[in-house]
Amino acid sequence: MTAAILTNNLTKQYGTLTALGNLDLQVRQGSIFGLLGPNGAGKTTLIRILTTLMRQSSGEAFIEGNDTRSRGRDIRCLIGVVPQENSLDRYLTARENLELHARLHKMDAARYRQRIDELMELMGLAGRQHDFPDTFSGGMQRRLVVARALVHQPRVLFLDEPTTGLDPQSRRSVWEYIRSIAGSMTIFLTTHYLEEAELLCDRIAIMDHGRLIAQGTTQELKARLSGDTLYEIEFDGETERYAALLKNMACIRSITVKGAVVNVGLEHWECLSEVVSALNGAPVRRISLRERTLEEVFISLTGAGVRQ
Ligand SMILES: Nc1ncnc2c1ncn2[C@@H]1O[C@H](COP(=O)(O)OP(=O)(O)OP(=O)(O)O)[C@@H](O)[C@H]1O
Repeated sequence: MTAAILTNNLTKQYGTLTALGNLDLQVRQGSIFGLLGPNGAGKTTLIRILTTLMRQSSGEAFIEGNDTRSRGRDIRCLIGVVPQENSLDRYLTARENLELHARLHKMDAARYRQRIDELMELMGLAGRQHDFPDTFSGGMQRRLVVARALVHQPRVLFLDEPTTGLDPQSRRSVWEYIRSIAGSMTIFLTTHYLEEAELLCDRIAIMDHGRLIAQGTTQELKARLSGDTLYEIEFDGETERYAALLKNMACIRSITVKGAVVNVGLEHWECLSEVVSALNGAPVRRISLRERTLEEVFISLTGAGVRQ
């Protein structure tokens, strides 16, 4: 099957700055792919090349098998783009914004009218379709931009930081709508929000300084961290004494103590039975598995935090 997005050795130089360096990427059709990276990692540069707004310095990129250098027109019919800025026409109503987009894509009126009705319904905007975008909340404007990008039924949808600047509630509603359209097309999104990537994406790539430093499913990325199996043990007293005992065990890779809670990183989950035996008779209130967060993976791979 042709990949929805494929890049080989994709490189972009701005003068002496390498914004993208030999990037190899493959995105499966019908999947939701998330590209994560700190500010300046090269995410927007990559989207601009993939959406034919900019040329690479070297290497190749294909959208559904079409070369970005020679098949720009075909690619622009195949894709929908939600840029970082909303870019709505404030002098047109919500519906007129979508109609203008449909006409630019040369859709016939009967087809686009029905399509716009469906999208307005899907994005929860049907009751406000004759209002101007300036009267909408940030979340509604964002949903309108997503609806506009979907009018011509693209096969690949690019979302550049779809929820940046939105309050938590609007962010959740945008996520819901993204999830409701998933499956019928390929979605490529960039984000600073680890939670967003974790919640929406089938696969995630982490990028820094123009290079991919890891990619896989959320679970695969989490498993890349050493000392993968983390347990939280809460004591009802004598915490220090038992922490010292655990510290000397060979199967324990890491140990941190915070109040009555001891976090232990095990060589392997099977070591848990050894730990339980060692704690025989100890005042243990609870032992629970603590999953690594994607944020910990991100920080360990990039050495940086992310703007939340
Ligand atoms: N037109 C340009 N001319 C020169 N340098 C540029 C240009 N556009 C981007 N850069 C630089 O290229 C690097 C990658 O920028 P890019 O905007 O692609 O990153 P990003 O990951 O999208 O960042 P953000 O999350 O802040 O949007 C940065 O160092 C940036 O300063």
